[in-house]
Amino acid sequence: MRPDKPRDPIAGPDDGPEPPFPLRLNGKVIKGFGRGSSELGIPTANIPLSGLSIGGHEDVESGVYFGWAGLSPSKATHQHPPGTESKYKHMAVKVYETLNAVLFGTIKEEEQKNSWTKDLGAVYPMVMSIGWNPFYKNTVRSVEVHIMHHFETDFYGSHMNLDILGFIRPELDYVSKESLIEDIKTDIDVAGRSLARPAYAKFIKDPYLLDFKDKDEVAS
Ligand SMILES: Cc1cc2nc3c(=O)[nH]c(=O)nc-3n(C[C@H](O)[C@H](O)[C@H](O)COP(=O)(O)O)c2cc1C
Ligand SMILES: Nc1ncnc2c1ncn2[C@@H]1O[C@H](COP(=O)(O)OP(=O)(O)O)[C@@H](O)[C@H]1O
Ligand SMILES: [Mg+2]
Repeated sequence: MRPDKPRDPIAGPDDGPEPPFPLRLNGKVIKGFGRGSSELGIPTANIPLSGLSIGGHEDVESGVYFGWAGLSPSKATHQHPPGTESKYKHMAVKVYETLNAVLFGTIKEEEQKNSWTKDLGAVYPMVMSIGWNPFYKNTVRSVEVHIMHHFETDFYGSHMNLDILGFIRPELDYVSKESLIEDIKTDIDVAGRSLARPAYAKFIKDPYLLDFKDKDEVAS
């Protein structure tokens, strides 16, 4: 159960990710148990557990992590660029203000929009869970990514590349669904603040995130 004390507002050292981070992981978005959107109101894009073994990360600790997600062009390019029309707008605006300063300098808004979406896919802030979902007592371990952006459609079959930059907390059981939801919302806030720091924001430019070559699962 959740310890009865306030949560840390930010995760990881300010001067950047410490080993084993950044941790790279990728895979095709597959179906889960269908609970994320319908029961929790927080969709999670699930990828196969084999994503962990491909990266040699089978032993990665279960828990909640934050970082950046690159989504293959199939559906991602049809969406608004990050920071617009998002229900996380307050958080996204904060993240992207910092990113503008760090990455784009004086670049104009229109140029920036193109640089996000082009034919390349797009990169988004994310918070994710790796583990057994103790609240639901799953018998399989899952890897699930909540992208901090509002999408009009789902994107099953897209390929997702992840740069995991830090650990937020262990997975917990909860007394109610509401308390699980509340903690995930706090995770989203913690992830936004954590990623807005320059030493974490700069990973948005990691070419790995938009490298979908040889990913035969990429949806057309
Ligand atoms: C940021 C984040 C934190 C989570 N933390 C927990 C947790 O502490 N305990 C738990 O049982 N499930 C946790 N979950 C997993 C949810 O229970 C899971 O996303 C939900 O069951 C949806 O599963 P589905 O994709 O199979 O539909 C977390 C999910 C996210 C995105
Ligand atoms: N912001 C988002 N983050 C993650 N997935 C999203 C988001 N918006 C829409 N989706 C879609 O919703 C699906 C996840 O919903 P969810 O209810 O968790 O179902 P499942 O159990 O099949 O994973 C993802 O696979 C993706 O296609
Ligand atoms: Mg899911």
